[in-house]
Amino acid sequence: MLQEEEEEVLPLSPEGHELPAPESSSAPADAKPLSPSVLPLPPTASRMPGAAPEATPPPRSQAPKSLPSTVGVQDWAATEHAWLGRAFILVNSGCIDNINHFTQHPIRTNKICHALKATHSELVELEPRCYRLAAVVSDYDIHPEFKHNGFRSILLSVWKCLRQLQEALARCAQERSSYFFLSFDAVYEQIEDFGARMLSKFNVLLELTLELQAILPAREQFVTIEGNATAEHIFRCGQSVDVTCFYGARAGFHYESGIQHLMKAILTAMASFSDAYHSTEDNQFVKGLSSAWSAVKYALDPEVKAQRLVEQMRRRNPAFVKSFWNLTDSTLARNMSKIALPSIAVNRVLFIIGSNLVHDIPDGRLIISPPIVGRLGECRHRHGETQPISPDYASFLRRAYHELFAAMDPHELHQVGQRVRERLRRLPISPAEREALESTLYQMFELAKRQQAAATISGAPTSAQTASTQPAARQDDTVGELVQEESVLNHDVTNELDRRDTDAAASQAGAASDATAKADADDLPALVLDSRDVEDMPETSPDEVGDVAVSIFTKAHVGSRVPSVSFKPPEESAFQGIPRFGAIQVRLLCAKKYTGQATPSKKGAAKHAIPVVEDTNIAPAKGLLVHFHGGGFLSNSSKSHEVYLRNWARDLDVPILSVDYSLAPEAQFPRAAEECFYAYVWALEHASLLGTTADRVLVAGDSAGGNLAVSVALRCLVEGARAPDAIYAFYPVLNVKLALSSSRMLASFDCLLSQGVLETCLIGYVGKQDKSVQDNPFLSPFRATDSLLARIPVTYLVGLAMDPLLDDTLAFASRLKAVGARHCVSVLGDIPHGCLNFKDLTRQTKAAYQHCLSLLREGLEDTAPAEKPEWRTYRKPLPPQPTRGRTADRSAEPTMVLHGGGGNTHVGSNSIHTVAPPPQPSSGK
Ligand SMILES: CCCCCCCC/C=C\CCCCCCCC(=O)O[C@H]1CC[C@@]2(C)C(=CC[C@H]3[C@@H]4CC[C@H]([C@H](C)CCCC(C)C)[C@@]4(C)CC[C@@H]32)C1
Repeated sequence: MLQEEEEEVLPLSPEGHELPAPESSSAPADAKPLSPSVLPLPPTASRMPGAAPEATPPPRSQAPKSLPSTVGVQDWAATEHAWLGRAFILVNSGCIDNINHFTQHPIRTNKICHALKATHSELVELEPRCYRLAAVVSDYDIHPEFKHNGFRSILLSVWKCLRQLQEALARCAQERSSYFFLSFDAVYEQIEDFGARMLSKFNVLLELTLELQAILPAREQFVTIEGNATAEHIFRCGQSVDVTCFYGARAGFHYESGIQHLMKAILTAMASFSDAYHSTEDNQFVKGLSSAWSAVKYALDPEVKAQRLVEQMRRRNPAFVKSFWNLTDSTLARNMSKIALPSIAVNRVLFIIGSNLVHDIPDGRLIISPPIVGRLGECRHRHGETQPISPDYASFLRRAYHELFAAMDPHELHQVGQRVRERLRRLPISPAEREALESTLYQMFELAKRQQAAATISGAPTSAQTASTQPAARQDDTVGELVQEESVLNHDVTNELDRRDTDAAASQAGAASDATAKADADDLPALVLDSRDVEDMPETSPDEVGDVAVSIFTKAHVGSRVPSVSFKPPEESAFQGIPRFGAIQVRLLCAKKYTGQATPSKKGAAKHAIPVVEDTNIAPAKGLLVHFHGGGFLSNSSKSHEVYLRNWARDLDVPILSVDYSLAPEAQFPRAAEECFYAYVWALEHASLLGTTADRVLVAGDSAGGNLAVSVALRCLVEGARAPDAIYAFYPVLNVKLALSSSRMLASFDCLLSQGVLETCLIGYVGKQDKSVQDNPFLSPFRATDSLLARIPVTYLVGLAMDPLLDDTLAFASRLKAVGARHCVSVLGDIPHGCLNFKDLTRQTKAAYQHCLSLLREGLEDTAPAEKPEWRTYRKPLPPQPTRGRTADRSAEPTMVLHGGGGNTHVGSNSIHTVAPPPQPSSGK
């Protein structure tokens, strides 16, 4: 039984280790592999031509000394990659066969012959390079039975290219003798693209990859670029290689066919968006029209599109990347998603107003302060000058905040206000800081007052009142306030909170608080410096920086601001305001209305009134899922990720709280990480408002969100907060550093995460911060210390074989293994980064969704395998699919899941065993 299953667990090798029959029904009957011995050599093709195919930056090294200039089938047979060797033989013979034919039967144009010869010379160069790599790939597996690493993925990509080349060669062989060689142009283009052009780039990339392999110690994934001459060289070459051939008609060649169309569509959209973005046209309508026209133009001419894209990616412009990716948040996309996505009972944006959280832990209480908005150390005054912020500033602000919100009643608030003001007078700070603080305090004071008044009316306890029932917490207990927000599309949420403040004050505080308010305002004249209404304040306009800086309770989520497809470049970012506290935007998604959940106020109440707690018949859920969306830290939102969140809410039947953390580059690290942590603790403390008992709490995120999920868990360990019961990181980035890895080499032809885009995200999120920040475990969990990682809760990692970030997953899994932390890592094939966002589009992405879902279930129900030590490998069955008479595409089949054991046991390779997958409750599989 074990043996049988072991056989099932194949590494990510392509279909049957052979090039499959060409997909086209016109496949030649004689497209059988030819034996190398019967291959005639073309007259022009030497086995090792010296000429480089194109002027590309990296110098081509000589053939490896240890290798013969040709690689025979028997050489390949000794490696695990015999299938790649066979592909080379097949393509090589197809190439030679066609060359021979066209040499003997010249046709009116010899361009196809040129293409074939060029292809052949690329092939003979590429084969030994691949062979060299194939001989060492297994050194980089994180486990002998878990055959995944970036080097393997590169070889697989070569194979995918060869497969499509072979298809063209076979078609050519079949049709070349026909009088009407109708598909001549198509065949020629296919040979030219996959052969002459792509193989030549693969030659360059393989050469760079081999250089990388030479400096990468076995079993390691990363090499830091800085300070390593070879790595720097590889990196620079990677930047300058002309990769246009990967972004044109053949974009996404390494994915399954359904995904290829999608990638091409996204790239067309990106190219035309780029045109519109950089156009000087003012009229939005004309801009829209010209963009639609360029989309048509690019769809018809993929070559021009590719050039445009490569040029755009090289610019490394975070604002552009952000604007384009944020199209998913556009009104159009939102409306479309509203129609297409399943409906759920609760889908609501909430704001958590930052205040000190009191978090009960077994050893006592923990006070978690809200993240500070804006960068410490720098203050841009509204009159323009920039000056440093004194360290006293933040501590004063925190303390004042804490005191004001702990006040029990208007009288006490009044007294606290005076005390704070007195302290401020004595504080040795600059006039600009003083001015900002005074204004900030004024707003805090106003808010605290409204909170008290609103609580008096609604009967809900204020933070201070809550505290009064718990004397021990009296000092610090201020409950983060929850503000319900609209569900109206295209509602600008930026000023939601401010409006809510005004509305709530007007409608709820009413006359009862008016007198107090007046008295307080009179008593605190020094705090009233800038009481201008903040409602219509643009968030990132440079001119308004001063104003933005002093408005403490505007929404913290400053990133995603492209409410409609306006094609307008965002204003230059100027979010360098004076540190302040900000409200954190979150979205609550539930399939049901659980009892005790905070729901919108009753009909007729002010729109932004404080939500009420409702009784329904549905008992609170036991679990809670706190989610962080991806988007390269620059873009996207909980809304754009509803594509799968709504399904999760239904399929998992737990409330999901998705955090709309602040986005880069306006808010750089550590803002997002801090906000996520704060929102997580807030959710624990207010679980009942979310409709859950929070018996089991999971954190999950995809991509950049996966990074934040792990970061939150690590911060829990460091701060002593209750750690989540399980962590889920789907294709995460875990080493946010300018570092090379084998899978990052895939960025050269990745449609979504090209090298330029990865660098852009890095620049956007980390910016010019001190280098030491790169080793911060909250930024790069991969860099956390052993002792910290050893305490991490069970971690589920899902990587993608063709993803440039695959090594982030593998390297982290390998560290978890080394410290004996329980984890589960799986690698899915053939689908692009961000696959959860494309979950309904293809069979493979659906399967990926199902796989992630089953892992989440395992965590929620606590059915993770308990045996220790255990490395569990099994393959998840894919859902049945119709093959429509064609060879089933099995290339994505090998999905392996590896579970790592817990405790301090070091897991050795001899403890490997295979077991059947655990029974999955109604997962639909
Ligand atoms: C040799 C290379 C060396 C490189 C060294 C650099 C190393 C740098 C290391 C770390 C830096 C940080 C890396 C950050 C990683 C980011 C991970 C990360 O978060 O990735 C996400 C990025 C956004 C995105 C791609 C995604 C998922 C879904 C995608 C969206 C689906 C549809 C969306 C279209 C725009 C819709 C168009 C609709 C319109 C109406 C036509 C689309 C494509 C937007 C983008 C997202 C995954």
